[in-house]
Amino acid sequence: MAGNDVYDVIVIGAGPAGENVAGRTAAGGLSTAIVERELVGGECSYWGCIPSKTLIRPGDVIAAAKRVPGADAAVTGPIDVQAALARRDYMTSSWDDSGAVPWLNDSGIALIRGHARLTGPRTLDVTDSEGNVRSLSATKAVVLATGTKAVVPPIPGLAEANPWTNRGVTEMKEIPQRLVVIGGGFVGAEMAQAVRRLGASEVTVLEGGPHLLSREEPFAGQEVGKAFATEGISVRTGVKVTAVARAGDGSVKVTLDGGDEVVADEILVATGRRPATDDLGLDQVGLTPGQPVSVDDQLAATELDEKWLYAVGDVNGLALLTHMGKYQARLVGDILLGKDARDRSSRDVVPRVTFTDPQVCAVGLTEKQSRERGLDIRVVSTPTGGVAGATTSGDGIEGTSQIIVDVAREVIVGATFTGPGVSELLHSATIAISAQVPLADLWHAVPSFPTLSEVWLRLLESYGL
Ligand SMILES: Cc1cc2nc3c(=O)[nH]c(=O)nc-3n(C[C@H](O)[C@H](O)[C@H](O)COP(=O)(O)OP(=O)(O)OC[C@H]3O[C@@H](n4cnc5c(N)ncnc54)[C@H](O)[C@@H]3O)c2cc1C
Ligand SMILES: NC(=O)c1ccc[n+]([C@@H]2O[C@H](COP(=O)([O-])OP(=O)(O)OC[C@H]3O[C@@H](n4cnc5c(N)ncnc54)[C@H](O)[C@@H]3O)[C@@H](O)[C@H]2O)c1
Repeated sequence: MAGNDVYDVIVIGAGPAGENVAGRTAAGGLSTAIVERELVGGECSYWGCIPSKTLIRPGDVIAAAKRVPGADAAVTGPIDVQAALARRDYMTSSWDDSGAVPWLNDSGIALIRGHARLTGPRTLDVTDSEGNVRSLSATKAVVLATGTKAVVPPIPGLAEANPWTNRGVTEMKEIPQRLVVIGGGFVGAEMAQAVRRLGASEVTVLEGGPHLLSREEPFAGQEVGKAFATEGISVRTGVKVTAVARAGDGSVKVTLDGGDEVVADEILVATGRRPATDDLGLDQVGLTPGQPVSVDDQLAATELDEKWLYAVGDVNGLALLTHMGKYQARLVGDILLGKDARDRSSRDVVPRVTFTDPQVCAVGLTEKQSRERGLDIRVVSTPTGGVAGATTSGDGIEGTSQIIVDVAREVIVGATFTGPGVSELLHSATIAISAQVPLADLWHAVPSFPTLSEVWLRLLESYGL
């Protein structure tokens, strides 16, 4: 029987993943506590998805209007930056989580504020901001949902230059005139364009790999790079940053291998994430601190013999996206309520949207990943701008729609759509891949005219249907 400090389920981390586990187990009748050391809502709500998408939106709307003859004439001035930042403040509740707490109370979930560390199987200590320690134990399970932190690579002078990570850029109070971004992945690409469109005069992205968005199809990063060039964002690929220094006047100088220098007012480091497991007591239960917690298809820690420790969301390193963490959370909730649920999507059917303009939306395997698995594939593509739905949306809509077909089974294993406003197309591909819908059946799913979804028709025709 659960007493005050004994619960059926204890969740560590109240980001989107943790909240969803707790919501499901509490709704199913298990006594549930959630431990949070910062803000209920996690990185996504305050320094990730929500503020970044809010900061991207004004520039996106203006760009969309400028593509439409007639509407473009109504765009007569710059973005009201203060209003855009105020909207960001509203969307993050000015980094105050008091609006998020009532839901926990109403759901019967105990919120325990403080930093949690495992002390042994099913037990943990929580240290609050005043140093008080409270010991808790779980009868059924502990679920880790502690997320990730930004990586700051060991480049000489970088840490001392007090760079922005995702936190600094999403919290910015004014737009820097000159921004240099290290890393051209999801965060770097999205925020470089947002800052440029909000009024920065010089934005430079320094990417170590051969193109932007290295996790996606090469054409996607190349198309975003081309669009960036036309709107005055400088992208340098294949570069190595050797030193960073902040001068007395506040400016930052970045030195590249070969001697080139970039000078800016702010520097954003967007070179990936590391799991928040370094100070979580993993060593107390036989796991390695600082590493992602490896999990099986029921999200249970693979290195433990007994199933009592689960890991959902970014912390398990499978798919660093809010919707995937929430999916895993629902599965764990069901498993703890006695159902035989299994994760079918976190490895091979992960939908992802980069909210640049053009957007890059992808699900499943890339061509390279498919070939590495030895699949016999056909890659079929069509211009996103080639359908009537694109033309009626505006002028100059470009991009690529691509599917990867497993020839033996005639099902799709990967899809990528690039172009302005294509994000809502993605779920159709997610359904096709997740449900393994044969192409012959997809042929009978008729896309409406004139919508962008007609790229599906072109793709299937190109395949030979
Ligand atoms: C700039 C940016 C933009 C993004 N945009 C998108 C997007 O558009 N779409 C998308 O799907 N994903 C996006 N992401 C990724 C998304 O933010 C993460 O996938 C998501 O936040 C992961 O959720 P989580 O619950 O696993 O972890 P988090 O959101 O990181 O939450 C973990 C929580 O655990 C708490 N915690 C950690 N350790 C402890 C401890 N020891 N004790 C107590 N509490 C602890 C933390 O304080 C935190 O509140 C973005 C990320 C960034 C950085
Ligand atoms: N729209 C979205 O859904 C969204 C948006 C932002 C972040 N996220 C999530 O957050 C995660 C982290 O994003 P991220 O952009 O930090 O990581 P990322 O892994 O997407 O990109 C990091 C980039 O930095 C480059 N890089 C690494 N070290 C470098 C160095 N020293 N110099 C130059 N380049 C270097 C890498 O080659 C890579 O292209 C993503 O994997 C994604 O899951 C999602």
